[in-house]
Amino acid sequence: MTPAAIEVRDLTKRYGTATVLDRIDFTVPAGSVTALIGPNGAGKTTTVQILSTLRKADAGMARVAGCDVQGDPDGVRAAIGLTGQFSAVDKLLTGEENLRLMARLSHLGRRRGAARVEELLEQFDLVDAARKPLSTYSGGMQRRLDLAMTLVRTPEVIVLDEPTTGLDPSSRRTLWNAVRDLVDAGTSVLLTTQYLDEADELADRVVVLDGGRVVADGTPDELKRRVPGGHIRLQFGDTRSLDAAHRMLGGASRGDTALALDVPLAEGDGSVSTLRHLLTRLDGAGIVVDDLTIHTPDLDDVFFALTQEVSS
Ligand SMILES: Nc1ncnc2c1ncn2[C@@H]1O[C@H](COP(=O)(O)OP(=O)(O)OP(=O)(O)O)[C@@H](O)[C@H]1O
Repeated sequence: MTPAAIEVRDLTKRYGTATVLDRIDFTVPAGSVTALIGPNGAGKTTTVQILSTLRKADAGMARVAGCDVQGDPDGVRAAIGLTGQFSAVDKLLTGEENLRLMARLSHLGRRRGAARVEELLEQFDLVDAARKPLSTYSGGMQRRLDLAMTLVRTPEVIVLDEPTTGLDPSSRRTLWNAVRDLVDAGTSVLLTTQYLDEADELADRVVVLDGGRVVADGTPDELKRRVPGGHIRLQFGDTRSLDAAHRMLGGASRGDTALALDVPLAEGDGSVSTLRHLLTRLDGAGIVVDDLTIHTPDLDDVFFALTQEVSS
């Protein structure tokens, strides 16, 4: 078995009397992307700070690339790439100069360094801006450069703390592709995000934190199967049809303005036979359905179900 990229066991952090991480456990398998999601104040940033040796835990254990964060912080720092830590890049230098500086600091050697800088400028869509000073970069360009700086030397494990917050859709895609390329090249990724579609898009595993506890951990599909929320939406042309269908299908919720009826699906049920049965019944009663869509639970449903369940 390949050793885990990140291993967290019983990790606990207190600020005064407040326990902000309460014996959390999770693993980032090598060569995979794990997303850490959770509402504001759940403890995501604290976890990332402990893993990157910027803060100390009060109890428990965390290992990054096999190195203990407490016992071997230098080993952790050598193995990890952390975005955000280069936000203090030199604003007077150009993007290219910043990258070259980083290549020199990483002892890449002149030729390899120059080639890597070219590659990164290309990959992060910064070729046109390469020779302009950073002070002229937009927020999205700075964030792309920030990630590029982290990748000058390919780290074994990379931790991305909300990498796409505030980015436009095209910059988000650029970053997502860069993350996929990284994983293909063998890097393991821990990603915190407030965008559930991002977790769904990128992550092999999702860990849901709430109030300092891990409330769920699994593949996106496993988590989606755990929550109700699937339904068939039937759309009607007039109120009469809507009324008739509503009478017939007890338990469905109606939207009068949208002339729509949501028929809940039993867990895991979105099968063709269920649909056929439903349409046959409506047809038999002479009720015309204008449109039909199937809604399967997404990570939003998971997030709300799990985090509200626990806090209520
Ligand atoms: N230095 C500190 N001193 C006291 N409390 C802190 C400190 N840093 C964080 N906290 C508290 O710890 C809890 C977890 O915060 P953390 O920033 O880790 O959450 P988060 O999940 O990253 O939230 P967000 O999505 O808002 O960034 C919060 O209740 C926060 O107020």
